[in-house]
Amino acid sequence: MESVMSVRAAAPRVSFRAAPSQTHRHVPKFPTSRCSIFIPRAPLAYRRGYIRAQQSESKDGSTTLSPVNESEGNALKIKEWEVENFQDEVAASQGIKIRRRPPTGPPLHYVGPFEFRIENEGNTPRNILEEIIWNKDKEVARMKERRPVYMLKKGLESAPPARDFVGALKASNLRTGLPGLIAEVKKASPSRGVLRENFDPVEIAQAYEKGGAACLSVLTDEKYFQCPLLCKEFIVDAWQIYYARIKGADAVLLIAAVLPDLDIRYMTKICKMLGLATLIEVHNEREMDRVLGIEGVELIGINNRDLETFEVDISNTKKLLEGKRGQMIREKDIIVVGESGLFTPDDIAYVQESGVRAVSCASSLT
Ligand SMILES: O=P(O)(O)OC[C@@H](O)[C@@H](O)c1c[nH]c2ccccc12
Repeated sequence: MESVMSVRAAAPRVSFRAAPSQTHRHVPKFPTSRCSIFIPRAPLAYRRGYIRAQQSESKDGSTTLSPVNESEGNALKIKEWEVENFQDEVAASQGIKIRRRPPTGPPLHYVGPFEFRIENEGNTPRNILEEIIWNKDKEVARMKERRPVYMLKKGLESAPPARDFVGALKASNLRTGLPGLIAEVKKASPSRGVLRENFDPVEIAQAYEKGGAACLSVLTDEKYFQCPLLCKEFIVDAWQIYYARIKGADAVLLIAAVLPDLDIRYMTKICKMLGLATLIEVHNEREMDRVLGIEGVELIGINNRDLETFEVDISNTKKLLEGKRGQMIREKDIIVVGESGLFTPDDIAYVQESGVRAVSCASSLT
């Protein structure tokens, strides 16, 4: 693997396979005054992987690389930086405040407009969600280097077949007249710390199942159970979707506060191809409207917890299901999942009256 990455000529091919989310996409031309050149994401993925491969190799000192000459390296870094600026602008135009990675500031030899050269502030995450996403970006980059997507694809055949996540929720809702329960196996949370000492995920999952959960959700992977399984992760890259599938997930979570529309569209397509359901999570009107504008959405989660501030307010579910939005959801037969902060039967009744047909609970079950 390392040696493959180090062969310069092979780099484009390697990273094309490693980063499908950033290759086969159509990126619309976006009007921007700050970025004069338009560079699609595919070359970025290639450059990222390529530059990273070189750096890690040289640290090991184990392999000799054909070095990129300095000016070529600088040009790549400058383009990469420009594309990152551009991507942040696209996201910001959709109301997304979360930046995918820390702003790096212009590279040393950058000779562009002055405002770019002084713009290197904000290198600390602005909130907990941003911090999580920045860490996730690094973690996924490391994992992708070890196991690029083409390797994961080989594992797809031996993965247990995907179960019908949406179907299980609908069936449970019909059978009981109550929202279908997605019971979440969660050891700890950033807001509440460790929820359960002596954490045995398998035992907990089996207890949830016996207790009548329609589906399970896990904040880790590698678990196989009877109920359809939601992989609750901070997904920033399609690589994670393949990984979740080969580990036995039947559904994945996509967070609208993190992912621009194009990513959601693209990742939803990959999920369909792999037989995975997508639970698309929103927490305000703007995100809900974006998601309602995306074709083929079956499952929307309304998070009552603002992931940027941790504030929980279950009236959020009601607010987002009122009026036209609720009507559209009913017309499209979208299943809405009420997420977070649901503790009492009254809480469940309240969100059910607001229109949810499923709920996701962790804290109240532990
Ligand atoms: O522990 P609670 O309040 O019952 O919440 C469960 C679940 O909704 C929450 O864990 C969650 C909702 N959206 C997320 C996104 C990522 C991680 C976790 C979550």
